[in-house]
Amino acid sequence: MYTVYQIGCSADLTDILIARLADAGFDSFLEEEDGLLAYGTSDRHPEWIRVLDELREAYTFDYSCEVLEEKNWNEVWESGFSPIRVGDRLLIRASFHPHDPEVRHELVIDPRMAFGTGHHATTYMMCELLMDHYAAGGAGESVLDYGCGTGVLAILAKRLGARVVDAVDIEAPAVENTIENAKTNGVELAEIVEGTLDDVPERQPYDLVLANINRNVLLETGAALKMRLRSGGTAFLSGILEQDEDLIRQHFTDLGFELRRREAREGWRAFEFKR
Ligand SMILES: C[S@@+](CC[C@H](N)C(=O)[O-])C[C@H]1O[C@@H](n2cnc3c(N)ncnc32)[C@H](O)[C@@H]1O
Repeated sequence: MYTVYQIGCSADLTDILIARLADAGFDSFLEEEDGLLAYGTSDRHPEWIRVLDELREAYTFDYSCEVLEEKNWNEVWESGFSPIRVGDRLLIRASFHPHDPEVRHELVIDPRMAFGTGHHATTYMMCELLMDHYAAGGAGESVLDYGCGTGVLAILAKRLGARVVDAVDIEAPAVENTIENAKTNGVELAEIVEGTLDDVPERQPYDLVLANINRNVLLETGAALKMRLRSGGTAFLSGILEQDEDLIRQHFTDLGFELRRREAREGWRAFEFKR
């Protein structure tokens, strides 16, 4: 069972609230004209209320909630999910959308309860960075998708030429969904791990780490992420709000990373760092 929290807020608040509520563990979001819907499992309802009430001390919004049968979930996302083009090279669509023969890369992602369809600015920028990286002949034999959600980035990396791709997510529904989406797209991921970075089996350091997570996880695990990346390897980071940009940039620079590229979209940021 899920509880859906209908949040009425101004458009400039939605990204901030999504970031803060995602940090707190809410499962998914749908943006609406006059605010957003936030979904959290009903067994944590008192916690969600506490989080929302704390946020209301800092931001102006109102909310109401209703319990949603888990079986209704698919109807919710199917009604809100249209195919998305990332530049002119990539189309991300669900299995119930028609195939587009015109586009160079097509991914089929049925997101269920996981994050990552390309609609969100962070996923969009990560896809662009990935495509540019491989198009420019960047090293990307071995890849880790850290915070894989639907697995969209792991699947895209594999499609673009990566040989070994591992994926990890702390949420069980994301891991299940990554397995499902990899199968749908006919790609084989090496390890799909439920847990944190510490749970990813040690192997040769990766050429490329993709981390579209959030500010706190990036700050807490930046040093560990560095250990998983080979010297000269590339890290793409996102899940970073515009107001956290300097903090993240400074943190990774202090860890010895070199900033190579910065992307901005709809109040969100993505970075390419070289180790
Ligand atoms: C913003 S979504 C990104 C999903 C997908 N990679 C994309 O680019 O659209 C972040 C994902 O990170 C996961 N996550 C959050 N904290 C994590 C942690 N400490 N370790 C692993 N995964 C984590 C969340 O469950 C969520 O699926």
